Amino acid sequence: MKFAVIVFPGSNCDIDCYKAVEDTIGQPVDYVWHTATDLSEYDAILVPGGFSYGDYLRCGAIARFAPVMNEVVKAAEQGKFVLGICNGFQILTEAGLLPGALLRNNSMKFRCHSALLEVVNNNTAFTNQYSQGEIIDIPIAHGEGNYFCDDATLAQLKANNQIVFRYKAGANPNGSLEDIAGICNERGNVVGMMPHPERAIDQLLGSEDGKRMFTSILNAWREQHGAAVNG
Ligand SMILES: NC(=O)CC[C@H](N)C(=O)O
Repeated sequence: MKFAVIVFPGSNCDIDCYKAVEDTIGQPVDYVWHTATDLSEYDAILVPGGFSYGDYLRCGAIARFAPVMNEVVKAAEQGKFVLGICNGFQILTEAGLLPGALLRNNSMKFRCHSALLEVVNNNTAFTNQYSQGEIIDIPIAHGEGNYFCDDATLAQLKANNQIVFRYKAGANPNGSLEDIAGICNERGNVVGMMPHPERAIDQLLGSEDGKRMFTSILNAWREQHGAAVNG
């Protein structure tokens, strides 16, 4: 299974994503520059965190127009796995691959600390190695993580089981609607989340709860391709 880590000017979690793929599942992975126009060789696309284009205008608002984003949209349409983390989540909402928007944190401050999340939907390609309702420890680091959508969109998210992660009740760090920390598209092959699983793959980092996101992706891909599942 082959992974692409997209790199924009200002990305700063690309190396962590690359290393996370190498260290957790040992699959081939490439950095792919934002000007790329062909992602056909990749099975999964990681859109990493950072400050693409300096967060000018609005986080993700400029990156969304990078040439590679046409290919990311194409990959999503083909059913490939697309994971946007933090700035990556913001870019995927700006690109229309995920509904809603990420507003400034209600504190108006950049928040950088560990966060407890509830796995709301473990029936996705990204979360199949977690238990439903499991509480996991994954760090956050953002200034615009306050998820918002209108009532009709929220009703749709709930009806289709598209809320993947919530901040643990009482521990919402940014004011996001209904404690939403991560969502998926209707088809379930695109996930966006503000917390950083790639920063939680070893106890040395404070938590290894992020590791199972990567093993989940490989597991889902192997199931799709009929190969033996051995993590
Ligand atoms: N770590 C990140 O990806 C940060 C995303 C974005 N720059 C923000 O502050 O919200």
